[in-house]
Amino acid sequence: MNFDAKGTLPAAEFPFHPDNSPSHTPRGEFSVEEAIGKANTLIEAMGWIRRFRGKTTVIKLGGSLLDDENALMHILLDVIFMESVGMKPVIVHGGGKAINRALAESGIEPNFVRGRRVTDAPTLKVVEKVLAGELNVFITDEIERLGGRAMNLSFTTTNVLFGEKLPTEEDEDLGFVGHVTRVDRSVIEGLSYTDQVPVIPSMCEGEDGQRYNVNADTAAMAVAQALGAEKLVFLSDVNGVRRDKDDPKTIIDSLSAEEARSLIKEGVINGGMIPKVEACLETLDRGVRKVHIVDGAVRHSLLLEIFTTSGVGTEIHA
Ligand SMILES: Nc1ncnc2c1ncn2[C@@H]1O[C@H](COP(=O)(O)OP(=O)(O)O)[C@@H](O)[C@H]1O
Ligand SMILES: CC(=O)N[C@@H](CCC(=O)OP(=O)(O)O)C(=O)O
Repeated sequence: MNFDAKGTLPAAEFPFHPDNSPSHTPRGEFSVEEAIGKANTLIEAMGWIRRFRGKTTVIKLGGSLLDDENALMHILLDVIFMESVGMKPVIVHGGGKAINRALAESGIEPNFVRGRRVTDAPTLKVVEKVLAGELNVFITDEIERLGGRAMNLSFTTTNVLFGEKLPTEEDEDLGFVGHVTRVDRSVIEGLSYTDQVPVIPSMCEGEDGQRYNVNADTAAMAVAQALGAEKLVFLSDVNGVRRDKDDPKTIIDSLSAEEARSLIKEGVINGGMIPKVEACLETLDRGVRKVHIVDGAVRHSLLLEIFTTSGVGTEIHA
């Protein structure tokens, strides 16, 4: 693969054909040491691959990341790699920033309460167009363009998330904001027989057909719980939970559930980080083994998360 200085992969290049691999160079034109180094890396990865082969990892793609084409491409290459070696990646995505832009075009002011968007009927229309329509198809097409296989699971194809209006305090009405109460496991799991990565937008449908806007972190949590996932990884635009949200150096590597709760109370964790951390806490309560918040803009952060002992970003534990 020929990445340029910015790490961009030319679109015309099909990455997984062996002819495009540097190791395909005729004998005498490549360094044997370099090739041995690469073979060693593959052998090192074998233990990790065996450990996670056949196991599900739910990957939540945040809207900030979806805005960064280059970072997204590298993440999707990692996802394709995972699927190729027998792991079962499942993508759940948000798209908060794209929704904000689309709302601005329609002259609608975004309004959030503790990290969740207040969603009236016109807002819901825009949310559905952006999440279940444009972004869901875009991510699926990108995976296919990069040589992988994927299936978009939304209202226009097969919806797999069912739910109801999110219960809130009496004085607080978020409108058409929902939470997931049932996940159609069989459709998601069935895709692994055709080597397709499921791509799921953060919306759900009620029993009466009403559609709801679901915070993507909580949607990913519901999917991870329903599938009994080994791992849930939140890919965001920050390197993890920070003591000072504007200073990357203050990242907290490991956070207990109790500490996380008090950081929310103190206001150290705020905005979009609240639903993320709340989703982590609830996920741990329901038996998913590991939850990580990771910077999706760091090249291969997803693979680093899986193939290193300490992982990257912030790990939240019980
Ligand atoms: N303590 C904190 N550490 C890191 N980020 C924080 C913290 N508190 C609030 N944030 C904010 O949370 C944001 C991530 O949430 P969000 O914007 O919803 O991301 P995504 O679109 O990936 O879900 C960060 O960009 C940051 O501004
Ligand atoms: C209810 C609610 O807040 N829904 C979110 C859904 C998208 C999302 O969560 O996107 P990110 O992952 O980019 O934050 C919203 O409307 O923005």
